[in-house]
Amino acid sequence: MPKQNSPGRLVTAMRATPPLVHCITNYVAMNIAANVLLAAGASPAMVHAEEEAGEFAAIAGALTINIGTLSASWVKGMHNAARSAARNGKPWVLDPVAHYASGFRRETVAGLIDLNPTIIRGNASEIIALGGAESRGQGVDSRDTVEQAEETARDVAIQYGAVVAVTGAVDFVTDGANAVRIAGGSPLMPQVTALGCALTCLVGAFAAIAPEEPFDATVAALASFAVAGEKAAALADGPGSFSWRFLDALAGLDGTTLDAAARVTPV
Ligand SMILES: Nc1ncnc2c1ncn2[C@@H]1O[C@H](COP(=O)(O)OP(=O)(O)OP(=O)(O)O)[C@@H](O)[C@H]1O
Ligand SMILES: Cc1ncsc1CCO
Ligand SMILES: [Mg+2]
Repeated sequence: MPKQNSPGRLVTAMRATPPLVHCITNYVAMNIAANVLLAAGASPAMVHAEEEAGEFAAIAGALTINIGTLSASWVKGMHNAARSAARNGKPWVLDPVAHYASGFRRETVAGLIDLNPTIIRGNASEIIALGGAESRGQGVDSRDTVEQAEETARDVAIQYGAVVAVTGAVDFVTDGANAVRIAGGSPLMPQVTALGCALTCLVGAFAAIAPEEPFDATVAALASFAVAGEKAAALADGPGSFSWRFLDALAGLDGTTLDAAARVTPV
């Protein structure tokens, strides 16, 4: 029997009942994110138009919003979708890509945070900047360590009543009261564009499986990436072969394997 809070039980549940995940993500990420969800056993749908995003969020198991490639019309779609998710009791995940890089991004993230994301997932520079401090992020790439972002992550979790996940060499997840670190993955992961964006969509898939357990859902997604990333890196020659090996490793992951291989440590 898996432990009550084992990440593997959520992997098993996802493969038994594939959730529909509404992803508003960027042009760079759409393909890899959809393939990541299919590999994990979920049904992705990339739907951003303001005319339909609200309606679609109501029928999905969870919503994810990523501000990577923004426009005014997309922001309206994001607001319609987040409001609809809240109205319909669906969890939603925010990925504040490079929100420190322009006024448009800063305003957009401020507006979305007011709509109460269930989970916020970002790299270290993005989470440090969410706390109001100066980050060293360069465009969409982090230039800070996860360790430097941990205290801010706790503050942000408490301030916004959300689970906060900071990703990097060793990931950190907190809801303000509890926290874990997740080891694994590979330095090849930030060499493949939009893997973080794809992870945000996978967090949404697990949140659809366990809407009452956003902390455990987030840990299950990050642990899946850590274990699949480590496995793919063992045979990869570089970012190109890592990318397809990673999809294969994710597709081959089952609950038992994840529970045996995941390195999740309470902090
Ligand atoms: N140095 C590293 N070693 C191991 N795993 C890593 C490393 N850097 C990132 N990862 C893993 O890569 C995945 C994506 O996290 P990352 O922090 O790179 O996201 P991101 O910066 O938002 O990416 P992107 O914006 O390109 O989508 C996570 O699973 C994370 O654990
Ligand atoms: C490269 C890039 N530019 C905008 S979004 C994105 C994907 C990684 O965040
Ligand atoms: Mg990112």
